[in-house]
Amino acid sequence: MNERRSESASESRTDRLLVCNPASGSGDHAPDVRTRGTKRGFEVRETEAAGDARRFAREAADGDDNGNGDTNDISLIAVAGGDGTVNEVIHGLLEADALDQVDIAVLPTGTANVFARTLDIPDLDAGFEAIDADTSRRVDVGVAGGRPFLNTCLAGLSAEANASTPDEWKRQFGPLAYVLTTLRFLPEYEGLPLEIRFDESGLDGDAGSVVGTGTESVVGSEFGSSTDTGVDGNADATDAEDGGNANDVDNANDDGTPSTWRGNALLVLVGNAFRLPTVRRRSRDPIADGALEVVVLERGRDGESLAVGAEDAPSVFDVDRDVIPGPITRVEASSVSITTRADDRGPVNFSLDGEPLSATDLEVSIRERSLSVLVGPENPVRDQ
Ligand SMILES: Nc1ncnc2c1ncn2[C@@H]1O[C@H](COP(=O)(O)OP(=O)(O)OP(=O)(O)O)[C@@H](O)[C@H]1O
Repeated sequence: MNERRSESASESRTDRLLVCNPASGSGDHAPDVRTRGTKRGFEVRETEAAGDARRFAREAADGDDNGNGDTNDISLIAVAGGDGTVNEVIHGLLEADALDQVDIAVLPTGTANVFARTLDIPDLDAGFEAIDADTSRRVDVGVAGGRPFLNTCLAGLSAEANASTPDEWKRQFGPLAYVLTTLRFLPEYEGLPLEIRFDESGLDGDAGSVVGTGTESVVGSEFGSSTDTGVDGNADATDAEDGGNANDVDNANDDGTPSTWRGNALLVLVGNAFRLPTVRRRSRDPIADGALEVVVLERGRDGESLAVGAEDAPSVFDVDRDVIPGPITRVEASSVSITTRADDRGPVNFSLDGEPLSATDLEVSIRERSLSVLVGPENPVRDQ
């Protein structure tokens, strides 16, 4: 155990801050978090509204009590909250240009707690155990429009659903609340006319492979064919001008991977630490591989284009044909540009780890292994 971090509670500590969102998750954790945090020498600050966690982290990282901008005052920030609160804290650190100067500990008291699970920290006890064990590792930070994300940058159905999931539902149903909202939105969701450009440079050899186009299609095989995805290396942008009911993927790279996708997206998921499971390939270490995984789920097409290969397909989603998700495009990239193709150029709603962001053009990149986080022990107590 790190001696510096096992000092007694009675000692005054200025290098440990615990940011607690008392409203996250079930909303009943704050007293317990405060007691256990104080015992470990943390200064505990509770948020009162959105934006507070970001400000607390920025102020702590600025550490400017002595007026010289020195960021060494704080060495550890623990975050008691869900993915949104963790995101805010990272945002504050990014603003203070102190991403690589502070360790982050996650105390999962939110609803989904996706990032905590990725770190093998399933609950509050495990979070405090990780603090006591003091084992850290470096992870990638995604940056979208100058803002950070650890799990995902989403656009489309899930972004809309995330923003609209009532707190009451989160308290009542937990992570299922997001699924319920998504299902509620699905029937009337019309999709987003987008152009998405991928840059695969800088990735190692087996990255950048594509699933969901041509013969490699996952969903296409379920639907019998994916030959209508427009992947022919000569894709014509005008195909997608018909109301967004067709997509194109331009093959611009030597290895045949697309550099541009155009179409009407049901969902765009840019995954950093979070990756969809795959049967073909598993990322080396998604949390620190310097890569983003982009998954584009095309909105089901109506009329003749959906009919291609779909007639005999099993009804896996058991919903109206008009909203059956179409083919999936799946690419690993080092950076991504997402641009609206809507006539009015109105901004697109994105969701960064559940936090909303509106943008017409969004540049997404990754800062490899730029953040140090405390991780769960190899043999968590909960398993014994
Ligand atoms: N005191 C507060 N009262 C109400 N809302 C708050 C408060 N402090 C922070 N918030 C906001 O609460 C929102 C939700 O927080 P958070 O994402 O951490 O929890 P969650 O939604 O329950 O969990 P998850 O994102 O893991 O599903 C954030 O957008 C945050 O800005």
